[in-house]
Amino acid sequence: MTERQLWERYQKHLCGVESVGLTLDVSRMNFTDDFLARMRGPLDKAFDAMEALEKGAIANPDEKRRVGHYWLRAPELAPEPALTKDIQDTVAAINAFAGDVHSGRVKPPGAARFTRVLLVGIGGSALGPQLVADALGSTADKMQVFFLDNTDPDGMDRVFAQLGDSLRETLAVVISKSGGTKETRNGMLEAERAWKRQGLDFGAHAVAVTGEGSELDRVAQQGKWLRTFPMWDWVGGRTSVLSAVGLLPARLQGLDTDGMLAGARDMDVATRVRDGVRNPAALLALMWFHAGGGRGQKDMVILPYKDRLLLLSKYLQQLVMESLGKELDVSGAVVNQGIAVYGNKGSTDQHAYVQQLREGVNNFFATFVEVLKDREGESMQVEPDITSGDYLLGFLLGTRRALFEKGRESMTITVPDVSARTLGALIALYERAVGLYATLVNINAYHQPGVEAGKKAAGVVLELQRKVLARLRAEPAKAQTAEELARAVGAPDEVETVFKVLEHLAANAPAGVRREPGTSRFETRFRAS
Ligand SMILES: O=P(O)(O)OC[C@H]1O[C@](O)(CO)[C@@H](O)[C@@H]1O
Repeated sequence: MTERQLWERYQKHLCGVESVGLTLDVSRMNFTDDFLARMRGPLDKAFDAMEALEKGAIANPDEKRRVGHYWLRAPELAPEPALTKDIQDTVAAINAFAGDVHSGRVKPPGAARFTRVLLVGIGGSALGPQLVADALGSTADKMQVFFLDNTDPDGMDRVFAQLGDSLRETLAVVISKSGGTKETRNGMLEAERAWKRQGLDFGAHAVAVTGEGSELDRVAQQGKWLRTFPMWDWVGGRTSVLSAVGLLPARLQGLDTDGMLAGARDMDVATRVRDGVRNPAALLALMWFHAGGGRGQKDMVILPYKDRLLLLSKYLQQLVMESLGKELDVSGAVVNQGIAVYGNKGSTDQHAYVQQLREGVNNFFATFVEVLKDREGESMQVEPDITSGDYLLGFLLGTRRALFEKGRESMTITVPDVSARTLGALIALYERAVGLYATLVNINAYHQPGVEAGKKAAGVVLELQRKVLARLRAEPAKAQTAEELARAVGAPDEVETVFKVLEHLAANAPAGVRREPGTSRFETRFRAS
């Protein structure tokens, strides 16, 4: 295609959402008009399913749950007045609580006010808040937010080191919808110990965001925590950033949570339009279907040319892959669906993997995110009439062209800035696109059975560890190999896991396990020390 022909294609297919100033350019995706025509029927079905979902249908059949994240920014759409009230009351409670924290009306026992937040959560209970905090944060924020989002002791120590002796003015926000996620439970216990070590009462410095009656809810009640905020079963973890999960930490940080809700609300209006080319979420879903043949045959590379959107790909990895990466479709057929997501930011990534994108295996489609506003205030000229921001755009367009010349497809989302409204709109755009695409490929986007398998397997490993430790302590003078110990605990076939557990225990002195070299690595003997 000539540049002139591409300009025509660009104009023909550019999809815009005036209310948030967003456009979606799919001109570098090599779909045909015939494809759009062929998809009209399946897309209508997706629109029907989405309308039923928003009206309160059981759209998550495997867990027999409604799917209500759209109601979070349009409470009047909730199917019952009580839900509308719950949503509105929770937003009001969040805003009031954050105001009380900022004013010092809610304060820690040992300081004039809370100045920091330590968020403890994982997956959707951390990724959304992390994206929001990073994208919208600035030195002007009312509170600094830190995250424990993994059960990595060293990772926690790094955060505690950053917090230092400011725990007395730090508010812990523990987030877990289920209230039982072990990584979050571990982070909470480690945080509690850190506060106790400084002679501080953890409960007087803690709030919870969790499901009513959950284990975490019980812990918060028993520990007389400051507050709990609700998570409802009709909001999935990966679509919870506009519930208390994301709104509470963002409001405490001092961010424009109303703007996020408004941007999402406006995008939702645009993505209800039953038109595959004028509805940006429908167009995205169609492009994903086209690129990967409805089978996820091409990876989704997320390339925002904006530092503030660095975490967008991490956020979308969960939203897209935990929603679409499913073994079975809704009929029970094995489909092994999904779309892999990766990327960081441009132009940085041009110096990392864009080489492969241009010349290597053509197993992807790129999504550029272009932000028109370069910065607050003036830019210097790095060359006559050229600024750093001009270079950023130049590299985006240059990379887009370099890929297209080699038959590599891309889309470009253009937004005016990285504001709360824009971020809310982007989040809503992808939530809707995932939901529409899921119907196109006939899967339930709203459960995550595969994660349970990993959690169960982890439980087996820890149970083995308990048995092995008991055995070693029962015979402290005896040094035994992994084989011997696996047999002794009645799990001879689990010898590899026993070996891995022993290696880890021996590497961490406090566990009280010592290794004695054997004739080979696998003949190493272990004993209680
Ligand atoms: O908020 P919870 O219940 O601790 O779950 C954390 C995350 O774990 C998952 O349940 C599984 O990965 C996610 O869907 C969720 O966001």
